[in-house]
Amino acid sequence: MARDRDKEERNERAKKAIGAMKAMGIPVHKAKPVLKSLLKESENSWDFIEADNYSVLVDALISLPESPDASAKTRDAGLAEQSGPTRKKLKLNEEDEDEASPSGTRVDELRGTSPVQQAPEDDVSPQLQLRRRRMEPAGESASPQPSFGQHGGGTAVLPRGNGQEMSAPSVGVQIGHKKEQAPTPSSLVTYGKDKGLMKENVDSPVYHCNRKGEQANQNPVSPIIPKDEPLDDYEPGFEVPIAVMPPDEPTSFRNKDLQHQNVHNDIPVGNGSTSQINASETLVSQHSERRKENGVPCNNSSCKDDSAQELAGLQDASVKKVEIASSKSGEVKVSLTCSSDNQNFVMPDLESLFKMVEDRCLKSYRILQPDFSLMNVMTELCQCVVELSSNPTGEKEESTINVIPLVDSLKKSSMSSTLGGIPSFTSNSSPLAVPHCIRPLASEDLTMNGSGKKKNNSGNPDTSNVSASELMVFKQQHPQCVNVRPLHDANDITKGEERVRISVVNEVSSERLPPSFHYIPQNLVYQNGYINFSLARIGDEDCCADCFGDCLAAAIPCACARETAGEFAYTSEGVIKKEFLDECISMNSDPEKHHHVYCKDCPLERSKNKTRPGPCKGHLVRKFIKECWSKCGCNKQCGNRVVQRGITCNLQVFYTSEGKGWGLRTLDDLPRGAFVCEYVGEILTNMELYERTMQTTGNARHTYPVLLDADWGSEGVLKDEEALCLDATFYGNVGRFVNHRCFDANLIEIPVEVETADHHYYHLAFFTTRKVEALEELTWDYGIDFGDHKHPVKAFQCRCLSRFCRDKKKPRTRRNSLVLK
Ligand SMILES: C[S@@+](CC[C@H](N)C(=O)[O-])C[C@H]1O[C@@H](n2cnc3c(N)ncnc32)[C@H](O)[C@@H]1O
Repeated sequence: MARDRDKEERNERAKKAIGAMKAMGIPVHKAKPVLKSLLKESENSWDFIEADNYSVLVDALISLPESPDASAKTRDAGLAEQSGPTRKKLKLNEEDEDEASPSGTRVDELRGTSPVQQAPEDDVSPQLQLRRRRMEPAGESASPQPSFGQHGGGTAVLPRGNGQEMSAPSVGVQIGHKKEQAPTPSSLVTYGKDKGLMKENVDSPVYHCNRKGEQANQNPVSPIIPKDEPLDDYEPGFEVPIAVMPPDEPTSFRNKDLQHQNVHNDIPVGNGSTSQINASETLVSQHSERRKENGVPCNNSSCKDDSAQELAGLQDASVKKVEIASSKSGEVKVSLTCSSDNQNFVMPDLESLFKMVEDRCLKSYRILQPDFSLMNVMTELCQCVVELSSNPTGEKEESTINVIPLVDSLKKSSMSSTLGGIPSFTSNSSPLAVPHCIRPLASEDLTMNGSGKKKNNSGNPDTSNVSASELMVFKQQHPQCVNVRPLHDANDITKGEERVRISVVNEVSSERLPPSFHYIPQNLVYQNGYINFSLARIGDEDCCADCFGDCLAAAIPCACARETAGEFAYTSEGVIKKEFLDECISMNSDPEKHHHVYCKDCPLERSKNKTRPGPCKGHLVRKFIKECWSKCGCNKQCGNRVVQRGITCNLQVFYTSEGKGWGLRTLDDLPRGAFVCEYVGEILTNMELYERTMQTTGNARHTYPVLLDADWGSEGVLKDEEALCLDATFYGNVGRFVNHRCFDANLIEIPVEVETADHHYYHLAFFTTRKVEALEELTWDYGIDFGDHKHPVKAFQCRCLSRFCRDKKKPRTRRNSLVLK
């Protein structure tokens, strides 16, 4: 009897376990053998298997090798036809497409051939997804560009209607593309996630540990960020699969509202195509998850307390529907329907909206593309739509894509002439090569073409007529800024990253803020640069473990003064000693008189010509300052720790009146030898710099990469990953605003060793060469030889106004420490 009861209980538990797996989309035939073997291994420990919602079983299942027939099924579902990154994502859900899915409808839903099904409340798919992603090797899903294609795809396939009524208007973004294309029939794709479950998963130790572990591996001072590291697969904000429309999709699934819109939009029902995504995922869950990612503890109450402003918008808002509709002529309309409980809903202006979304994305997701913007995401979306819809076989075709903000009301308003930026690129071009500057479209840019349709100056049809939709479009407060990406805070361009605020002013022109870049207070490795800050590499000779307090006050200089010939470079007043500074200045103004080294195999020449590198032109042997650091016994206020304490003087970014663009000035009087700021940027290998430069077109770049070549000659052959430089174009600090002045610049750059004695990497710190008065512009001699007309990169026309300006006279010097674009 007892044995029968045991058996019954075992069967019951097995049924439950298999049922739970089924609910996650794992078929019985897969779950059963794994469960069996787990039972065997655990000696029938059901508690072990059932713990944490069958986490052991789930883990065992997801680590199973992928079966070939699963991919065949995916292909059947038409998913394999998608391009690379999207396809990779969809791979995550191959098992979900199995016939044993509880509803048996997931594949159908992706195909758009099945009506939406209500998934069981205890569905654990998000957890499964997180676990799967956790198992995915970093490189596998990697793609350098953040994109809908990349983030979208198959991460969310469980249908869930939330039954919420839409109470807020929609935001429309209209997309047009040049190429006339055959209409694809409409389809309906629905996805959703259980918000409760998302929260649960967010708080799950598995997820949290993973994030922590990742962070622990990164260097706290200068995290190494590979460019093609996957952009956090589990970021819910981007888990919006692009609609995949099989050609035989009947129009009956099209959303009723949209049909209505289509009629009004001249997008014919039946000829155009529509894709729709319903999402019941709440942003509260996403918010919690993002905060977790940022290392901010986020239990519900702390999240609530945190930013009332942020949460006010988040608590009730959810994405109700995403629709992509196309007309016969190929215009594509994307519409996002938000639902909110807020009765007093007022449509925000697009500028603020885009900024807020971008800020959140940048804060919360590990977006590495420096030029990330919502507009670029939209462009990416257009590109995918065009690629998928016009060419389902995946073959790339030339087609021009425009992203035009939908602000119909402006057509009627006097403000229309300033609206509408049109970044234009072909679907074959890499998003990296997309010109990111989106200029306002002036009224004179619009001309009538033969058909009476307005065309913009790039020859693309003006699709604004098509967009005159039922979607409520609200008058924008700052239409001219719709496409501008105002990343900067004029009150503090550092966004709190420095100890001092650094304001931005322009008393000269109407340009309110400098072009966008990410403010970073410390250098960051872009991708391949090799930097090793390990404590193990700091030998006794490179630190002063026995010191205490202020090393400068000690009777005998400690080991950290070794680099500067046994004498500290700093005075007790915190400025550079006269002799040391004089020598550094002399090196810059008269480099010929100073020692140069010549590499056997110069990385600079190697990057220019790999097979037949030219001879090394020589590198100046620079004087280094070495600061005390973490292995030292002294305190943070030690006089031999100046640069590492960061900016302390009051600075301001201002618009210069001499035509040099933005510049940096001091608001304080500064003594000679005072530390001002570092030149901070991305750490690139010389090869990466070269590749970047090759990709660069037009005026996209506005800062100078600076070689860290102070010690290049000390070794016979420097490896590519050790030949480093700094590029502050996309990531940088205020140092990127320091303009050039020939010879008598008031700043000088000095190499400073802080975390590592390895001179391949060091900090480049600016010190004053003389007393500088408040409001004086801070300048630096870039070392440009303006007379070198053979240089591959044309130098700017110098407006330094120095009486020693080399741009007017014969060049006296040439320094190699700078690479011109
Ligand atoms: C490192 S950035 C300095 C900040 C820059 N002015 C800006 O607006 O972002 C270097 C660029 O500034 C401009 N610049 C710097 N010094 C200059 C000078 N003496 N004369 C003319 N342009 C200068 C050049 O366009 C140069 O490419």
